[in-house]
Amino acid sequence: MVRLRLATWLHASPPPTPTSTNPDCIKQNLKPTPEPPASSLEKKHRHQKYQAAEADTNMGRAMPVNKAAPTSLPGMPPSKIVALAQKISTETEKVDIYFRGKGIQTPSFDVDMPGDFPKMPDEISTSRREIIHATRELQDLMVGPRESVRWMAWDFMNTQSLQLLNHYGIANLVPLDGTITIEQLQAKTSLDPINLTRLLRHAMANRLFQEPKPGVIAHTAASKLLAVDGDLQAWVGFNGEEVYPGSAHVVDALRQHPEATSLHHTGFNYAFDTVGKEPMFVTLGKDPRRAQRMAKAMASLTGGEGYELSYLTDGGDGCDLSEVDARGGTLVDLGGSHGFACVHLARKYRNMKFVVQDLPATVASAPDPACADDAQVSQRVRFQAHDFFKEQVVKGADVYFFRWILHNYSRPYAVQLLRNLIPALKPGARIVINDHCLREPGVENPWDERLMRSMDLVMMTLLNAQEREERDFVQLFEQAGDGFVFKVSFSSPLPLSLAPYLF
Ligand SMILES: C[S@@+](CC[C@H](N)C(=O)[O-])C[C@H]1O[C@@H](n2cnc3c(N)ncnc32)[C@H](O)[C@@H]1O
Repeated sequence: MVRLRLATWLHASPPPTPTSTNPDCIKQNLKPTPEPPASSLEKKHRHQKYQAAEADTNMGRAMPVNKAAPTSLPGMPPSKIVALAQKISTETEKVDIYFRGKGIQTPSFDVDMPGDFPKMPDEISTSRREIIHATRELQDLMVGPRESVRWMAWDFMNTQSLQLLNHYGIANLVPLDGTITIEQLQAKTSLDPINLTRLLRHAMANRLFQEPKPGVIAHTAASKLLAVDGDLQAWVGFNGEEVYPGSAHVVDALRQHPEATSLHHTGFNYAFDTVGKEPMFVTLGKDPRRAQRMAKAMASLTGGEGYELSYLTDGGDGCDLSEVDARGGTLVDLGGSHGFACVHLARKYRNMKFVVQDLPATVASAPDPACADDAQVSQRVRFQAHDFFKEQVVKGADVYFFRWILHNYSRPYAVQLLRNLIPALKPGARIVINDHCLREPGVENPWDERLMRSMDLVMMTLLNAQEREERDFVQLFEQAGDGFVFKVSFSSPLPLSLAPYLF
């Protein structure tokens, strides 16, 4: 049997002591220094100390800082990596002081910790983001270019262990406030013990589940969420079982259809054998279990930070509908699902009327009344089955609203959606688009940038669709017809905001 050994500087075994015969030393071009003889007990102790320090970092506890260590050479500004480390330290202290002042527990993945950060004042949220960005950058710099690329190619393994554990419902089989042995756990699933163990141990590297004693499994705060949050389960299921297979087939789709505009020739179509037959929405719509999972996954996404409906009403002057409200005008929400956006708007605008249009099956399952706790709102929100690829049937409305719709379609389809409105438009009618809006590369903070660029690729995988920049939106309208006037675009000052566009 051959034992393979990975480069030790990337994982939690003791760092190599450079000696002239040590292969790690040769690989890393370290200058060998004579190694003092160490007893096996000393070596074991050194290893344990290293692991303890690693564990301290992992569990979010403070590690002792060597105060005496110089952070820059005299007369020279600190290097990039030291500047990042200093920023992390400064901003972390601000968050820590805030937490202590409020009596909030220091962040950790302990099973009893809440799944989300508490709502914090803007300046503390800013500190949190700074820490996230700086730690990521420092990590990247420390890992280095070659190793970054090497292991980026394995990112999908995180999806794999997550998807499989979620598929087999393992989180629900682990007690929420106790432990279970792997044998007991295995008896509850059809996974064999070896596969169950290797999946769990991979997931543990991502802080999902923990093994307090060998062979004994318990939850972390993250794995517990997979047991108690149905929408998060659906999010993992949808991404693991619909997007992930589709993603593996994008190369087939692009090789056969490099123009990448058709809803029937996507990675998803290749993965699920529906090439040239039907778009993803139709495939999922035929299977209530998959359709419901996608709906719940979307609820999980849009329930997250930055996607709050409040941005629609409190996000700036651009989406102020007071004037429409004053004359009791009408808003049509195309692809409005179960009407939650209209209900939110109707709570603020008490005179407007709302028409929520969607496919018949969605309309049939919409809540009735639309708003359980406000009859005045329910009276003004009505549902209507309407295919937005057909001519608009509500003529002369004041506002036509697309929320999370245009990004589902490549340019030919998106232009068609706008053209279908033209016969219904009265002078002065507004079209409001609420979608991601990509900015120039590097303008967005790194967290948002990665999310939005990933969302862009998800849209490509499933629907040959895309996220757009402001000029892309403008071009859609230019192609759809004359007479559209671009009025204003705005985004919320907070991250992850959706940017409504008003035409
Ligand atoms: C991504 S969801 C957006 C839902 C909602 N606007 C929101 O803000 O969450 C897309 C919606 O478009 C609907 N849809 C898909 N094809 C449609 C069509 N041809 N006509 C009308 N609605 C459609 C779907 O049923 C779904 O509710």
